[in-house]
Amino acid sequence: MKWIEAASYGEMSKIAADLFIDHIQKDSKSVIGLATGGTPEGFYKELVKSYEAGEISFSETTTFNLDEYVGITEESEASYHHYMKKHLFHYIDIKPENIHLPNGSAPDLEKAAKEYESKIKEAGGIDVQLLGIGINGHIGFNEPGSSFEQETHIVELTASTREANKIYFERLEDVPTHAITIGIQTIMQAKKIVLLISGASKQEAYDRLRTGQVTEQFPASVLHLHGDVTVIYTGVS
Ligand SMILES: O=P(O)(O)OC[C@H]1O[C@](O)(CO)[C@@H](O)[C@@H]1O
Repeated sequence: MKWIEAASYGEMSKIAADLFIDHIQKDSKSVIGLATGGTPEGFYKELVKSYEAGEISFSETTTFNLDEYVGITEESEASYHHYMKKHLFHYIDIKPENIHLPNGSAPDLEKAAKEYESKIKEAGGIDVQLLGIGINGHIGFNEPGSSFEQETHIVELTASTREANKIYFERLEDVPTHAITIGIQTIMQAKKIVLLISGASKQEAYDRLRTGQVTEQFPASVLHLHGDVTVIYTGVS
């Protein structure tokens, strides 16, 4: 695992964006794994900036997002479909057919999960995967106790995750109880992984990850078993 300490949130976002930009410039057909949440907002700003400066095109790039809530529509402002349009897809030249997010509104969620996993495989797997980390160590929505062997599946969100994400909803009761997420096995099959950690609320997760102990009780710890992980962190010590 490579650890890079950034002096600020802006610097963390820029270092991470440059890694992805470099990858896409070298291989325009890259398959990129994307994350949502507060942490990568600056990262997306940097990608948009680079696109607007004419430094990069996403016209041949394919994306797969990590996760989506179950039980809210794609149009809902709290959905990750909406988040991705708002922070990235609206501004760049990516082809709509190359954008993939799990379908949390599918009538048959198990089937939707299987289909999503197949699409990733058909695309040849993920070249570079962006990750954030939950305060409880979740990656994607793989909560503590998730098996390291899982592919895309449906999860029940923990109380702490629902509490942390309630800022995106009017009331705690509105935060979905379930989500559809890429599994840890899928994440581990990505050729390269970039994990962002930002801010004091992630101190405990950062400390735990640094100890190196691998356990399903702390999902991000699985990353120690991957050969190409870069952690870019700021605001933790
Ligand atoms: O960056 P945040 O908002 O702290 O979220 C942490 C992680 O939790 C999730 O929101 C759950 O999917 C991830 O997308 C994100 O990486």
